[in-house]
Amino acid sequence: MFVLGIDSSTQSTKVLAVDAETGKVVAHGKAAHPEGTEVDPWAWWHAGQTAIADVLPRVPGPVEAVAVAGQQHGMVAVDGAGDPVRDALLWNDTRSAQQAEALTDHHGAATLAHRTGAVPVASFTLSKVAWLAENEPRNADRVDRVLLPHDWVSWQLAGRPDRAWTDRGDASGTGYFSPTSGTWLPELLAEAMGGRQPRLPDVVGPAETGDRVSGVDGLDGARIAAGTGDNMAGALGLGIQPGDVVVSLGTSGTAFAVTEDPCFDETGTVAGFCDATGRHLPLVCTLNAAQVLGATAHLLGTDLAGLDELALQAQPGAGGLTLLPYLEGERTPNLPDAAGTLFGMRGANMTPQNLARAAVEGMLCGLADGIEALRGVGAESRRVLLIGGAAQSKAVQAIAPSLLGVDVEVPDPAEYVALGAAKQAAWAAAGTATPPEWPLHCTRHEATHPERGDEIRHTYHQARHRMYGF
Ligand SMILES: Nc1ncnc2c1ncn2[C@@H]1O[C@H](COP(=O)(O)OP(=O)(O)O)[C@@H](O)[C@H]1O
Ligand SMILES: O=C(CO)[C@@H](O)[C@H](O)COP(=O)(O)O
Repeated sequence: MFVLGIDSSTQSTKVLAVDAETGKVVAHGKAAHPEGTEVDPWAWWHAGQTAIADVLPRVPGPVEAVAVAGQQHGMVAVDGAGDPVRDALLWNDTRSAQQAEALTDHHGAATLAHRTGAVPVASFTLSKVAWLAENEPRNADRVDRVLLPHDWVSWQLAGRPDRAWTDRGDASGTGYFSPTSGTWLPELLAEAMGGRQPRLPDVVGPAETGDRVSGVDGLDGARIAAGTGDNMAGALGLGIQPGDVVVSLGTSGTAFAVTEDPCFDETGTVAGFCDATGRHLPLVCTLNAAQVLGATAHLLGTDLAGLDELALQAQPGAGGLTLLPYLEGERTPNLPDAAGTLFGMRGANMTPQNLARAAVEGMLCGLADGIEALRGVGAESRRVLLIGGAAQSKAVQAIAPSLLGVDVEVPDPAEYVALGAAKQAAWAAAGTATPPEWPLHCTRHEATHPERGDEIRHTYHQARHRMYGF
């Protein structure tokens, strides 16, 4: 039996065709998304259609089921005819920072953390709908339903029936869902939207089928599973268990773990999301990960391999250069209007090698803080797994263990979010109590000098304190 896993992430759609018995990938395809933090949702559907059409002819048998994982939080507001009322605002669009702050002031951080699992920041759908109501009331009046990016793509696969659906993992990133009861909090959505009450998708269970594919050549009739957020799918693809922490370095940097019980962090550092198996997924997210490396390579007139080479020629600590890498503003710490800052420049240390290393170290410092915050809510890190595009960086693989202070496992290169979606599709088709178990092979990188990592993090914290006072 073959299944498709779709990852509709920030930069692209990736599609994997997988043998459901063995977990072996038999074909893969990819199509790019437009740049920017405001995107026409149709672009994701067109990228999905392109990647699916590319993959299907190479699948050696019929596809029984498909699932979509998507970038979390994005606001896809659609009208009664099923068309977006405006471009979607993505998770990394910071214009709704003021609305997030106002919602937190109004309800109280502790109340929201316990009610919704998280203290909202600009990324959350709740802040974005509040921005829409305040700034574009005519568009807000036209909203019939609010979907997330993965719900939107699943809904297109089904031919846009009256019923749309989502799962508790992605729903838990909206800011109007209770991770404890597993139900929507429509009153929070209505209040944020000035009394308007859009329809919400049904929340289907981890192994349930949302609908069947309709109107896609070669795929019609296949089951469409619940789908989920990309981080939840990454966790499922890797099959992580309590004690494992995943660090994902894509457009976002995330650190997350699975727990049996919900987590609440009144400081807002850790978001208490749900996972894709019926458990919970405390998560810390930064806005600045792989693209910090891309931007630094560009500045140095090299490519990503060249950046790796340079960074590995420098000593730990980058000769005293420290980068606060908040190039796109930042979410954790919550500094939506921040820019990047380079500290410690001296005539002697201003070398391409040190700058390259400072970029890698600065990016990883945010994730090291994330792992520590996860420990603070009870999610231990006995093993750290590194995934996402920038996990393939040789410099990241070499520097991460000591900087994070723990041995790091790098799974063999694969699209683990799309693989998690494929696993969810296989689970829905099999109807078993637990998801299928597929083999995972990792390479271990040891933390040889964790004390050097502590020093680098200390310098990073000092730089942040000088700049932002905390
Ligand atoms: N070897 C590498 N070193 C550093 N960055 C890389 C490498 N390979 C890919 N990337 C970066 O990874 C990012 C894509 O990662 P991905 O996890 O697919 O992102 P997303 O899921 O956010 O779309 C791109 O910014 C790309 O430049
Ligand atoms: O907002 C979050 C997590 O809360 C991000 O992790 C998005 O889910 C986007 O992920 P990538 O496209 O970077 O994988």
